Amino acid sequence: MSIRLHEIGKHFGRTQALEPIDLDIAEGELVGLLGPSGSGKTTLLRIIAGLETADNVAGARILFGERDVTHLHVRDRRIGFVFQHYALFRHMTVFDNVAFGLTVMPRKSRPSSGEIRSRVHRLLEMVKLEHMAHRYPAQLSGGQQQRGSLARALALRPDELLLDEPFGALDAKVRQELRRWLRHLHDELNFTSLFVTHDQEEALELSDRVVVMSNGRIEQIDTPDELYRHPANRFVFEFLGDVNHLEGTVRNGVLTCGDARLAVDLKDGPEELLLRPHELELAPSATQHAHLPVCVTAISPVGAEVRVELEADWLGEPWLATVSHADYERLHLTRGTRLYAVPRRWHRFSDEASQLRQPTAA
Ligand SMILES: Nc1ncnc2c1ncn2[C@@H]1O[C@H](COP(=O)(O)OP(=O)(O)OP(=O)(O)O)[C@@H](O)[C@H]1O
Repeated sequence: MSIRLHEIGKHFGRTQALEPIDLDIAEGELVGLLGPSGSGKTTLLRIIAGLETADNVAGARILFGERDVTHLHVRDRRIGFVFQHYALFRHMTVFDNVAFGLTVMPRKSRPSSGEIRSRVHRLLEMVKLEHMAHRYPAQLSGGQQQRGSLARALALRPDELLLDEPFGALDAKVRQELRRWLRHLHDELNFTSLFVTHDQEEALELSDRVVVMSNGRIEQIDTPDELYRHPANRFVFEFLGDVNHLEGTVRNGVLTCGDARLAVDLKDGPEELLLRPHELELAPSATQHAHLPVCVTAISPVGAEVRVELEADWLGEPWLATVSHADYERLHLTRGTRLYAVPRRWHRFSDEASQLRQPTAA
């Protein structure tokens, strides 16, 4: 079922938590709500769930498919949700937790106890907890508890699944596993899912589309690829990954900052350029267009790439470069190595318009 929001806003007293927003989520889509703390993600999710009411303005509408649910109680919206505050009931076994929603259904729509049992077993199989059906939540790991919460949410066969920081409290490796598992489950069962996260990597890896929010506003809605390649503004660019800043003054096509120089095809005046860590090369000497002397202050060789922290007198904050293991060895990088940063490209945001530039020769 699709989810459509029209003019949904929210005030808490005088605080505007959400500016009126429109949002269309297609049937079967997996959409991530991404933004810093306080940007309004949870408020939006709670309004869709029916746990919070939107500002009562004439045009405010929430539609699930063709069904107008704007004024429906949470119970009647028929959605599944996994919220941190709705963890598994501690005094019930995993089986009873998953069965709970079915056992409290009104008698005329409630499945028979045999049907409930087989449905719960199927769900537990799906979330790989079939051998733990008789355990209590306290006897499960955090990841197993989250899978149990998901099974409970899915028991009522919702068309929409809402998840608020579903993997928030788990360690990095378990998060990774659960992410992949949720993606597969979503594709297999084909419900429409909306999840809240403040973790960029999680949003980009898991979502068909990501809604980037800040200050109660939607900054951009796009596929992960489009967001990364074509950020709508500086906020989105900075929020989606590590960024190095180069501030200086341009004169005659050269940006100068202390003893650093970079050839740029920009007008004279003050400028700030933004550079991603993987867009920086490290070289033993300066080039014709870039003279950016730096000193290595920290190295982290864990993972597919080597993260190198760089400092210089002309830098207000350290830079981060990511280089291949081959380059790391070729350049004999250690703390204290002095060398040059050579940007492959840089970005610049002016008048809220996105610009991507390749460096120019001087
Ligand atoms: N019940 C409430 N009463 C008053 N203000 C609230 C209430 N709930 C949220 N807010 C405010 O609304 C704004 C948005 O909060 P919300 O919880 O939606 O943000 P969030 O993006 O989910 O943040 P986080 O990632 O920290 O959970 C914040 O400024 C918050 O302080």
